[in-house]
Amino acid sequence: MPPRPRTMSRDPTPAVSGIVERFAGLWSALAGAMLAWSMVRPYLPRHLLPDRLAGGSLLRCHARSLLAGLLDPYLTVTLAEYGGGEGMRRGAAYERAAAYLGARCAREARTLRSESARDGGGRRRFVLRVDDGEEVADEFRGAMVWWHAVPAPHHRHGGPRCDAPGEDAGRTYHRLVFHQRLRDLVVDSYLPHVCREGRAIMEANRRRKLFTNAGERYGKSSWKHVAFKHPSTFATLAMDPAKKREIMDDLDAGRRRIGKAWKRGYLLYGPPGTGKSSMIAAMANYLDYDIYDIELTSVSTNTELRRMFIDTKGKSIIVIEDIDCSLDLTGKRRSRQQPLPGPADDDADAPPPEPTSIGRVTLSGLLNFSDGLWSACGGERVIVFTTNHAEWLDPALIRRGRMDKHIEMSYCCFESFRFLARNYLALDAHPLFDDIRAQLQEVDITPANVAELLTPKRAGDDEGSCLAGLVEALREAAAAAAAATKNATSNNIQEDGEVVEDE
Ligand SMILES: Nc1ncnc2c1ncn2[C@@H]1O[C@H](COP(=O)(O)OP(=O)(O)OP(=O)(O)O)[C@@H](O)[C@H]1O
Repeated sequence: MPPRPRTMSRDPTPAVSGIVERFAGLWSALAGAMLAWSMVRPYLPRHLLPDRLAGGSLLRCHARSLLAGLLDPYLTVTLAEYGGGEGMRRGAAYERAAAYLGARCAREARTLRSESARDGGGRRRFVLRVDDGEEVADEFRGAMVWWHAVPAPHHRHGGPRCDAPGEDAGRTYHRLVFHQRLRDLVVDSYLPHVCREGRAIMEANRRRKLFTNAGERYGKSSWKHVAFKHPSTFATLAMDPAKKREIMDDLDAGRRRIGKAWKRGYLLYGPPGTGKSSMIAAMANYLDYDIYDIELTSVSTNTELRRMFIDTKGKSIIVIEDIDCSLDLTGKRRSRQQPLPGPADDDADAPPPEPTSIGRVTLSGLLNFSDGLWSACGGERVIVFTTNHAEWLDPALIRRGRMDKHIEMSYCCFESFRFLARNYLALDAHPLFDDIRAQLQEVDITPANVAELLTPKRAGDDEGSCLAGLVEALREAAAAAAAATKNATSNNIQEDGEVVEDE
């Protein structure tokens, strides 16, 4: 009978006790070293010790991280909502992580928050966000990580600790937890991946906004926003097609500079109702940018103007409308409530009226705003000034380089009328067109007026009646202009019949 094979099973007790003994030895050596160090350190001259060693922190640090690594091998990265070196702005990394988590990990979370957004086609849909206190897991290249949405600790007075602008003042940070062996993967690949994906998701969910500085916070002007919805596009704007193409090409040239800061300045000038605001909306729709509409008369100092500018985000159009009403050439502001002379203003050559209220935003402050700060802020921005009186503006404000393009928005010509007739009445030709062409050569009428007249108002209004209404309005305008000329001439004839020359 073959000898019985020696059994493979061994008594585990000696192996376990060996490990325990080795650990006990390690601990006692460590404790001994720490004790010896604490006894010796006070007698060592401090200047002979490196700074960190002098404070005893190096040893403590090593001991602590060794212990921590043994007891808890997980590392934590936090992405703060505010205060990540971006002042009062929401941290970009936080926002992107929130968007990423909402899109990728929301399925796992037990409590979610919904936010409404519009997709590229303008359709409303709901975007889910991981709610405060929730923990979700994510897998990246086979490795697991965990995210925790940590709510803001509340302030003593009951409100959220941070009163920074934004709808989400309650949220403070996202905590990312992962095993220490994944450190390189997380830092070099996972976090950049989260930021990239989050940014793309934010772009797709973005609702464009119209910001205004009408409101005040703590006595300072601050941005408030509403959803930006304006139907105007380059396809609906009546103006010289070549000019339109030139503007679109100019915007495209800037937009192609992906990843680089760029800015363009546009001065839009022309009488009221010629489409300056419509042009700004068309630009915003074309570029898919937000609009910041600055009311200069609500800004009290240059410093405040600078702060407000820094608070704007990239991919935005910054607009100062009726700049001649907001800033005097000497740098003194004029109240917007103080009316300027009316359209084409009876006397277009008259000097601008005297300012009635003097503020502290100066021309030089505005010049700094319009060129000095771009490079510091980065991002893509278009700045637009509008005015009814380009001739009243300080040349320094609108010189090329500052305002790269000067665009005149003018009265309606026959081409513009045809464009509007096509858009409003779906008409390319009509027997009244010849009459209208002749009248438009004699009379100034704004595209806003023409658009209004071409809009059917009553049941039964058709193309013919709208065009007849326009012809009638043009006739009346021609008669009014003739009467005004006659009046002006007769005013210049003195009682003795002498004609007085205009100076
Ligand atoms: N060039 C245009 N093409 C198409 N529609 C126009 C044009 N100009 C004006 N309109 C129509 O007239 C309305 C008023 O025009 P808009 O507010 O753009 O003029 P504006 O020059 O900005 O006037 P203001 O100087 O008073 O602000 C627009 O909503 C639009 O419907």
